[in-house]
Amino acid sequence: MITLYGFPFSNYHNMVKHALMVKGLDFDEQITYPGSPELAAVNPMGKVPAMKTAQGTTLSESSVLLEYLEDAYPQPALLPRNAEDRARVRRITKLSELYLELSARRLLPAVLANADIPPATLTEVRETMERGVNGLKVLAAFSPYVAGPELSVADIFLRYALAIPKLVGPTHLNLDVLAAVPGLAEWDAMMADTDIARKIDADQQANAPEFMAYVAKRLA
Ligand SMILES: N[C@@H](CCC(=O)N[C@@H](CS)C(=O)NCC(=O)O)C(=O)O
Repeated sequence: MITLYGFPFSNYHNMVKHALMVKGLDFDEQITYPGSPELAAVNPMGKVPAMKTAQGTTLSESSVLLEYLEDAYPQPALLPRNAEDRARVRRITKLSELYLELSARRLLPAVLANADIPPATLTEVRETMERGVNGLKVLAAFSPYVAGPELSVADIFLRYALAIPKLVGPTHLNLDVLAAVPGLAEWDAMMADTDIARKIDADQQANAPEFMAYVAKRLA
């Protein structure tokens, strides 16, 4: 059986968990936090998520895990069949990670610690996120899914990539990503309205106290 290592408050963990659930795969969710020996044993980078495949291979990096799941368990498909459409999906996935998730994430340590953020950092992060917003405005189809009529890995990735932009955008950057991209808020509500998303969101809420205690310990 596949083992997924991570914790349900993590947006990256949840991307992979969501794909596992869409594909109907049995998996063992091992709750592990960065800094633990259990995680270090399966991911030398010490980040979540990590995975041990049913064959015993250990893997890390969410995008790698998502690609692995598609390769190993192609049905139900989360990538289209032809190369052009697959590349369009991957382009939106990459945009979501580089311009929205990773840029907003730069603010997270200061936001969690309630610390001041240098104005130059805020400007840099906002400018990068604006590129992502502009990219989504052009590339997202929302018909009804982000890359077209079928649910794809781009939908799953974007749903969880938006977590930190939603958190820090309005409060620190005067940037409401959901409002800035026509159709994004409706797509986001549609994505939340599935049994899988509800289960993942419920697990995330249930994990919040333990995650906050972990953060408090790390900051102490
Ligand atoms: N590039 C990694 C990012 C994963 C990531 O940032 N995970 C966070 C939790 S959401 C983490 O483990 N942070 C701990 C750390 O940076 O030490 C991936 O795609 O899996």
